[in-house]
Amino acid sequence: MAYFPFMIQLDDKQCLIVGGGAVAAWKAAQMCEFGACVTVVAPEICAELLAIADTERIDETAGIVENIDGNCQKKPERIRVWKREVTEADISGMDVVIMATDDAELNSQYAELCRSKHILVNVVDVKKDCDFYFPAIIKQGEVVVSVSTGGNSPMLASKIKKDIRQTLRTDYGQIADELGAIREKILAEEPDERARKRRFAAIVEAKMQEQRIRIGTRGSRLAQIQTDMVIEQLKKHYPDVRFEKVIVTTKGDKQKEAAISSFGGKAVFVEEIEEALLDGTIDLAVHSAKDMPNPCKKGLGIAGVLPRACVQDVLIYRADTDIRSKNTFTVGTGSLRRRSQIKEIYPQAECMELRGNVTTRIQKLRDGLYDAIILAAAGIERLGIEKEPDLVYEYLDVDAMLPAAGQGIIAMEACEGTLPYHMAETISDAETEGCLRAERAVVREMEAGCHEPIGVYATWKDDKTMQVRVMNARSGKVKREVWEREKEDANDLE
Ligand SMILES: C[C@@]1(CC(=O)O)c2cc3[nH]c(cc4nc(cc5[nH]c(cc(n2)[C@H]1CCC(=O)O)[C@@](C)(CC(=O)O)[C@@H]5CCC(=O)O)C(CC(=O)O)=C4CCC(=O)O)c(CCC(=O)O)c3CC(=O)O
Ligand SMILES: NC(=O)C1=CN([C@@H]2O[C@H](COP(=O)(O)OP(=O)(O)OC[C@H]3O[C@@H](n4cnc5c(N)ncnc54)[C@H](O)[C@@H]3O)[C@@H](O)[C@H]2O)C=CC1
Repeated sequence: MAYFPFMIQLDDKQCLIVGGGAVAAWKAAQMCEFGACVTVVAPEICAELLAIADTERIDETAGIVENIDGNCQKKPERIRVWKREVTEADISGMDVVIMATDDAELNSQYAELCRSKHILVNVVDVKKDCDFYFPAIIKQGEVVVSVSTGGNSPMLASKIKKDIRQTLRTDYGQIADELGAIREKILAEEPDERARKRRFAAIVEAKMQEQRIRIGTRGSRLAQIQTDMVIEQLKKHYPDVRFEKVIVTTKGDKQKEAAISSFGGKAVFVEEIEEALLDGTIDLAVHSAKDMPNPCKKGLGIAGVLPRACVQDVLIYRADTDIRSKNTFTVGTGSLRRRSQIKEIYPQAECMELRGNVTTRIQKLRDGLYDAIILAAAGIERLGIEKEPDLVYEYLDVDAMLPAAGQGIIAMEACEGTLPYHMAETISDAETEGCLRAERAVVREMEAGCHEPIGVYATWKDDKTMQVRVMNARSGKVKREVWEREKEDANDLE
């Protein structure tokens, strides 16, 4: 018999997940997304689960971790991880239990116990012990599509979901929100049911016809904040247009551990987004300008930029480590540009590979994997983590630590000549655009690839001339120059 898809409110439910492997992590992520209060119990907690409870630290001695995750876009997600074996007491007070351990006997024993207490239970690897199955889900705000095959083929469920997603508009969540508010009004105003129905039909149709611009971005918190900044500016100029955020997962986001240079340079963060622009699944893309390939893919261009933020790099270390008293100290950074320059500022620095988004990097520093790390000031300031009390922030002088071309600049990319391109042009900051043009032109002239020890920083000397500082450490030695360029020299933003 097919399973009935009840849509259940989870955000007031207590959910226990027993097991800490990849399956548990996936189930936890799914339930957190729907606001559930999740408790995980397992002696071994895998990295994916730790990443979900991003801001959280395992306290080995007490065996308990609490996390109020501030890393969520809407409301705070709550997840609590207990690093130990499950006990029967854990299920008391639970509304839903998921058994995801590799111990079949334990799974079915707890399933039985839950059933005797009328707690809904799912055993991830025994269909007959499940009161409910997890469906494959597409979620857009409060619009949810779910697919089940009655447990016959989870992989088919996943495939059907992907097929549906391909043809689905991405703004139904937003439309539903807007219609929800209008519906309340009409229900209160219009006593006649048939008239109400007609009005609803007309409004749904009108909403579906409205102009919308889909803005593609990476899923990291910083990428989303930057996209929100762009949307805020666009809305000021185009109040009647609907701007939607579309998250694009890039190869760089998926391969979290390997050194960036080992799998294709920084283009890995942008490739899929550029493809989405070209195949029309998004209309505009928001990037950190310094991550962008130079030049852009054919047919695409940087249509505009937001005003530049702080361009400096920051050396960050724990307040309890006195890096200067050490003979050597380790610095986490993947960038050859930073490596060559920090060695000049601090000869005792020893650089080590460091990957991950900003929050992960800071966590690695706090966990003691490095004595210090280097991050861009613009990123930590946009995330609002530039004043953590347990950390010291040493802003490095730009002449000693020359930034990467485009550092501190948020760029909007689109297909040339399209409406979204012109919209981005309209809100672009001319001064910043001039700097980015000059910096990108210089990088092209130097024929610099994406993973090279090169820094480029342009400033306006007067309204015609630009001064471009260049740091080049290709030879193994840091060489610095200052170039002067006329504004007219600069090509269009490529
Ligand atoms: C019964 C159910 C119970 C439950 O977990 O609730 C269950 C059970 C099992 N899954 C197994 C394996 C796989 N599961 C997936 C993927 C998903 N599994 C999901 C749900 C469900 N899985 C429930 C039924 C759903 C339905 O009604 O069809 C999805 C839809 C939702 C989610 O997990 O959130 C999610 C897709 C999410 C998405 O894409 O969005 C893949 C594919 C992959 O990993 O790419 C594989 C490998 C390929 C394969 O086997 O098909 C095994 C064998 C384990 C082994 O071999 O040891 C069992 C145990 C058994 O069948 O007995
Ligand atoms: N439903 C689904 O979609 C799928 C289900 N599976 C099945 O799910 C099960 C779990 O898979 P993985 O996450 O890869 O498992 P895993 O083998 O990586 O992890 C098992 C986890 O169970 C924990 N555990 C063991 N004994 C425990 C106890 N007494 N109390 C609390 N926790 C305990 C371990 O600490 C570990 O975290 C496997 O049996 C697998 O066959 C596998 C693929 C998909």
